[in-house]
Amino acid sequence: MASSSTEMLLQALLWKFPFSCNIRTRIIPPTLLLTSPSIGSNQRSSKRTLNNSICSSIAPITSSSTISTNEEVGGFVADQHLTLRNICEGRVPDHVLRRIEELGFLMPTEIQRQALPILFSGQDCILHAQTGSGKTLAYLLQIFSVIDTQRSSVQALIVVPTRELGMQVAKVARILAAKPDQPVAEDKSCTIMTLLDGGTLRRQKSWLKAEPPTIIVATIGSLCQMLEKHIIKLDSMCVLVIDEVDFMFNSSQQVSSLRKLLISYSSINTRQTVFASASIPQHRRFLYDCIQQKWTKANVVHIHANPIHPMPPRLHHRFLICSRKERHSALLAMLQSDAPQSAIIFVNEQSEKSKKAGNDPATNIVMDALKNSHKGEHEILLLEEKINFNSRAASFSELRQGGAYILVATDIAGRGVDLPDTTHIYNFDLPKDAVHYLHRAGRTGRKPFSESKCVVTSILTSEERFVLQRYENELMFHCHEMFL
Ligand SMILES: Nc1ncnc2c1ncn2[C@@H]1O[C@H](COP(=O)(O)OP(=O)(O)OP(=O)(O)O)[C@@H](O)[C@H]1O
Repeated sequence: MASSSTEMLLQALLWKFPFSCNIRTRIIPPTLLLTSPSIGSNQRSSKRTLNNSICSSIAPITSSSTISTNEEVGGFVADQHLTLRNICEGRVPDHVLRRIEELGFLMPTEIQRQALPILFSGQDCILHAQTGSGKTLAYLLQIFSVIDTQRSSVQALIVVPTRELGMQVAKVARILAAKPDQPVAEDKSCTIMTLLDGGTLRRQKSWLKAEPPTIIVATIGSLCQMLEKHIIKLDSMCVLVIDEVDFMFNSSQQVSSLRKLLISYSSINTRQTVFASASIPQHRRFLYDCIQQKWTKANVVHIHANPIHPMPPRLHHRFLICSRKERHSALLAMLQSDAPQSAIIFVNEQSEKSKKAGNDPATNIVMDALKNSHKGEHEILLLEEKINFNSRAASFSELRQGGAYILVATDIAGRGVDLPDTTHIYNFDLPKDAVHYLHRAGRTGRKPFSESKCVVTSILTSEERFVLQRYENELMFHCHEMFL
């Protein structure tokens, strides 16, 4: 058992920290055994010690029921030494397991280790874990464990906030679904369709009418267009995933459609609902809402991996103080001395006031400065909301070609985008809150088992220092001052 003083210390930290303030959490044993439900339970409880993995569930009104992963769910629980194959065998088709092994994914990440047994049990889940911790693979493996490719119907739906994230998730799903050595006629393969904002959707309409895909990856706007016109039917949907769930609920444009999808277009009784994000502020409240609003079943499980480290610990955070006029030269000097493999420079969206004043957007100014004065070999690309979808897609696919890049981006690139070669993040403008800091910083450090250091640098004026300090307190990290 965890000593009560250690447990109290952890609870105190969790209480202080708004992203993980569930005081009804349970400590999970470091070693969970793969075993039948009837054996090993005493052994497990005797091994319960302090661990940074917390899983909680909340029941309506009383919040009295708590489930932790040491309780066997779906017939087994996961051991820390188990491979992904050990956890998934018999549930996920073998060709999918072979694909993940070919990609080099042998061991599960912490969230996968904790979540997969619960997902396989069919329970609704909230996957709450660090950026870059492999939440996508966790929910995709669950989808592959339940879909029946012989049936011609939409069986899984993944809703994402941006086109870029949708393209990325669909790409991973297609990689996993591919059956390279399978004769085409022998087995119907899994079909994956994207319904993303910015597409014409004409091609998808005819496809949907001819033969529904097995999995749809969609942004909520495009999806609802199809649902309202009755072009898609969700009667056979057995898994619904909402990725970046806090973002979706915070977006005034997306929230009402999202609520409709959760309540009117499908039912909690016929689907498994999975929410995912690295940030679920006030997650107790969110759990309560999930049950009260009937977005999930009452036994929804909140799986919170590494709650006391909301960001990957190998990120090195620093800040540079300079005047606003000096920011461009400071950025260029840093790029010169850091010589990043690849980098993302985050710039805030132009304010209405600045637009009215006729100023150039900061993204353009930074792009010009880089194009004129940066001496490295990097491809310099721009990703922001207001450029057209084709240019956005072009930037995004170029990033994935493999060469070194510097991406100048607004927060549109802050959510979910997975560019594992990014070694440096620069906040040219300070993010507007701690959640934005967390997601921007989380665009680096995305190789779960790598030890290499990644750097997040914020450029600020001396007056802004206290704002960054607030983020440090909220997210519990330390930022070092740097000098040029
Ligand atoms: N078991 C694994 N072993 C090694 N790498 C993995 C494993 N699972 C996932 N990855 C890789 O980790 C990276 C991050 O995964 P993913 O994009 O799912 O993170 P995430 O948790 O969704 O992050 P975010 O919260 O930022 O969206 C990806 O490049 C993915 O291929």
